[in-house]
Amino acid sequence: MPQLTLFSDINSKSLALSPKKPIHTSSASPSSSRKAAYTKKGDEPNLWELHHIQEDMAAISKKRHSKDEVGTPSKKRRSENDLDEGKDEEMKGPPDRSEGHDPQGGGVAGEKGRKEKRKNAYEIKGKIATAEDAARADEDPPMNQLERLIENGQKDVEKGESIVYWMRMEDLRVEDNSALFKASEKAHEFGLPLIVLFVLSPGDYRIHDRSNKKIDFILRNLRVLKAKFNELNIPLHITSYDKRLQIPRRVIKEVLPSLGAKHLFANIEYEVDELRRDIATVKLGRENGVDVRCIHDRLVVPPGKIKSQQGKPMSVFSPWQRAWAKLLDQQPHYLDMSPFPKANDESIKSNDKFSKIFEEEIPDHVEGFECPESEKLKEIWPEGTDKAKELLHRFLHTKPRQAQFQFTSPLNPGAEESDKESRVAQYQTGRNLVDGDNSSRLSPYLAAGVISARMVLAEAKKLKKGKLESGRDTGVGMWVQEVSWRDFYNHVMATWPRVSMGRPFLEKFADVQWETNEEHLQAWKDGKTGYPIVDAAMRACKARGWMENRVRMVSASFLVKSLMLDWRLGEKYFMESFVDGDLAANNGGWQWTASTGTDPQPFFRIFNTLTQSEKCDPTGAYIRYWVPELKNLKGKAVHDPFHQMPKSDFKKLGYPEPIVEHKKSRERALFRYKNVGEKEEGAEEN
Ligand SMILES: Cc1cc2nc3c(=O)[nH]c(=O)nc-3n(C[C@H](O)[C@H](O)[C@H](O)COP(=O)(O)OP(=O)(O)OC[C@H]3O[C@@H](n4cnc5c(N)ncnc54)[C@H](O)[C@@H]3O)c2cc1C
Repeated sequence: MPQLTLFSDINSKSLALSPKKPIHTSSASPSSSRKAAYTKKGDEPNLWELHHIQEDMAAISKKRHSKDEVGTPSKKRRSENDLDEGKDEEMKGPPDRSEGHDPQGGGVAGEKGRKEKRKNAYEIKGKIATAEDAARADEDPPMNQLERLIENGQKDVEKGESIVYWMRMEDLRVEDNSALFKASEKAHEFGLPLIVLFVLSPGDYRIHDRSNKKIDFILRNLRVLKAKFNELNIPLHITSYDKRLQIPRRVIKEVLPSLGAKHLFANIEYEVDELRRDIATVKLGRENGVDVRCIHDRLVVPPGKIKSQQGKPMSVFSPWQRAWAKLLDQQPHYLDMSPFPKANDESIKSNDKFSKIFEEEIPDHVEGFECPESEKLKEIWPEGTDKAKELLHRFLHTKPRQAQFQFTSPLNPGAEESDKESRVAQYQTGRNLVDGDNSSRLSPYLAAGVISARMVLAEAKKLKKGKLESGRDTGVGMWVQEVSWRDFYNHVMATWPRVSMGRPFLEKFADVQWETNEEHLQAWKDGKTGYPIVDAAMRACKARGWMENRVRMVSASFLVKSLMLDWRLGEKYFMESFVDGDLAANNGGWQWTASTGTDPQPFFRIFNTLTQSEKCDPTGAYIRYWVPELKNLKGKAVHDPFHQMPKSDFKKLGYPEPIVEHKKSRERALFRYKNVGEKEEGAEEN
């Protein structure tokens, strides 16, 4: 199969991808690198520099045009877009994460001068916005800006020659896909062909820490989609732009003209950068006579719909979840699914302009994201909506089995049908056990939109005679509640964009003093901490790109509260590793663990790693599988070999001693959270 670099736009020149650039370090302060980002030609600024630029551009633009942000295209808005033109000029040249990523070096990061001494903060440098920028984004979230912008749509747009649906990496399905259906309706109304566009962007994947496993999963799903669309005579056009900031311009000014399209439909993604991309796309569309429709689809209830009685956004899960369930009860239309898109007329396959798109192939890999384990991963994460539906069926209608570790297919034969004793029926207890096959394993599919949350809830409803149960009393209710966490964290991200800007939700914890022990960070990543449950989870993560929820919490808590390492290092590593990497859920999970998020639970409730281990892996099967050094141990020793075995026997295992002591590290965490900005007496300065 061809490599990605062979792909080009119809009627436009081929756009080769550049490989990952060599990595450098820099000790520039955020403000100096920010200035550099304005002036440096040839480098793409890193994530937060971009936010600064975009926000500063917006501020400049606001000053110039204090009103009429959204009105009909005018000279004013044209000049706003002129700024975009200038910005793109700045972005020419290969991408460079030089200040953002150096796995070996001693790059520095910091919100304030003294933090520049941190050693391992190199990994997240450039990803932490200033408190001021985060506050500014929270004041008028990009989600609200986009909604204001698209309120009235674009009038008097030419019909064009085709209608385009821009598929994103979060909506990889044909069924129940709002933007796809609306695009199909428009195509039918106008008697035009529908084209599906997918834009690959390695530059975007690098900046957003996408894992090679996730990109591989996306490509595998695109292959299935290509075949499905072909059956509907709908061509799937894949194109690739390394420079993510140029994507709106390329789509509006190059791809759409090459397809003769004046109407573009897309589902909204709620991350800050993606919302800003869509804002730019809508604005450019208006400048260029293109009607861009951005549609809520990803969640069951779109962000912002659920408010407190005082009309304020809610940040605590339990009351929010009750309101979510009530809303669905009262307004079940939120659960309605979009109809299947209509097929194009067969004549498209002989149309000069569009027929060749059918011949395009999906690339094997994206450069820089090669995935040597692809074949094995295919076993555990089979691609396509049909497979996701089978997984869902298994979860809802078959009994739990012994854990399906590593590369065993979750769909292999042998699952016994039973509604009464199904995995979902036993989910209340099962969800916390990692030594069995208990949860749905649907997260990669939900994260990439291979199946929609509405589709899974529709099946859950069938189990309860059409009623959506949601609450802690039954397995199904509990599971529906878990699915609602997905909505919740997206709602949090869209309402308080600070969380996707590297800032804590609770700003008061911004200055908690972190350790900078690089060996500890590496030991955690490698699964060599001497805490078997953490090591098992981290090794599973490396192999499968996935962990059960309980061990995500345990290993995350260990990094933050036991090793006292910055939660953002863990957040980044999980994103780089997971096949289901999802900013909202991942950030939500990390901030929950770090006590910096929306959770009202106080910081002093700290997981005891060993107790957690005994509870979530009572048989020890999980640890014995993933930590083969311990495969012959029984009883408590498998959870805590160092303390439960004679020292001489322990030494023979070839397994590391615990790298921290629980009691001491707990005290350290309590001190640092209680006294933000300070370190306990005798602690080393960073
Ligand atoms: C530190 C940390 C990081 C996480 N990172 C991610 C991530 O990158 N991507 C991701 O999809 N989930 C993430 N989660 C949430 C959760 O762990 C996974 O969704 C779940 O383990 C996936 O397994 P499953 O599909 O079998 O889930 P099930 O238990 O079967 O739940 C069904 C679905 O509900 C959703 N869901 C369940 N729990 C949560 C939750 N706490 N937050 C948001 N959605 C939830 C998921 O879409 C999941 O597939 C993270 C949790 C923590 C604590």
